[in-house]
Amino acid sequence: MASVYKPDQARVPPALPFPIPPFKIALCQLSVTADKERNIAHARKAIEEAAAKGAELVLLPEIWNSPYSNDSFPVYAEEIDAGGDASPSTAMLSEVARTLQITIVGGSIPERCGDRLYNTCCVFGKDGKLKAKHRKIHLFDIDIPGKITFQESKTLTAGENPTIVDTDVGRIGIGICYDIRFQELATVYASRGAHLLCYPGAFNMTTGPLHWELLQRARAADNQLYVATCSPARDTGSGYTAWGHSTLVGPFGEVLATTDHEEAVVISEIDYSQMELRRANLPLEKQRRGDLYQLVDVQRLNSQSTK
Ligand SMILES: O=C(O)CCC(=O)C(=O)O
Repeated sequence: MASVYKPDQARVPPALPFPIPPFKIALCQLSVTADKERNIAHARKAIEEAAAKGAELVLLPEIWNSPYSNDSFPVYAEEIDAGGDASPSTAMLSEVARTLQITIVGGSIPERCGDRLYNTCCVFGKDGKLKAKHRKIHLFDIDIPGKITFQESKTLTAGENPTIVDTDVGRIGIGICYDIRFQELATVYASRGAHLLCYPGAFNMTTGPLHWELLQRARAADNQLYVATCSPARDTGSGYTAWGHSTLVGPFGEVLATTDHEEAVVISEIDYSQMELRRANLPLEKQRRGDLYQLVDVQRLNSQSTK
């Protein structure tokens, strides 16, 4: 008989899976050019700089190996699953994670799989192994006349799975840019025990000033966890002008570190005991009215009903 899904049980705040001492995170806000080889070498240098400054977790921007455009995605796309020469960008990330013994949330790159393209984030552990792959779930299709129009769905296919991964630096939920607008995804990650949400992103000059920080702080305050974002640096000469402002937000909704739009390696500390403190100060989980509204984690529901 199919088991009964009980969303409220899923929302009991989970214990940390293992004690994780405070550690440093680096947000590498990279300049991105049309030269893929240069972009890969440049990202490697920034990761090395971050590790030299003590970072144990490095986050890269959305689409850091290619210009952000529908014309470029098919040209720069790599077959991540084939590895090696088929994916020089992820081969570099794997090698540098292993050599420097750090966890890397590798921003995103255009991925080719069969005849489809995805906007994909790869997470590498300290051993250099690929721990998770997130394909952007919500494609960036917007039209604000006279301001910004973009249709990722012209070239890209949406991913089908939320991605949450246990690493040496905590349980991390992954979203890519537009994914941050969908609070249910963040709440599902929180219900599964995430400590940190990482969103590589490239907001723009219209939505960036109003929404970028607002959305990060909302996701962090609602779910009482850490949120980290990483953008490309701004290049006003390129077809897509990124907002920049890579940021780390704490579990009280507070901005812990940020930058403006230039290239930067932002270093800050994450201390998960702050999450426990904030959850004790404001016990939202215990106060939630499951009798009036409930979160449904569809993936978990489906996996329970096939047991
Ligand atoms: O949501 C936005 O305003 C920007 C999203 C975006 O740039 C993206 O998903 O690539």
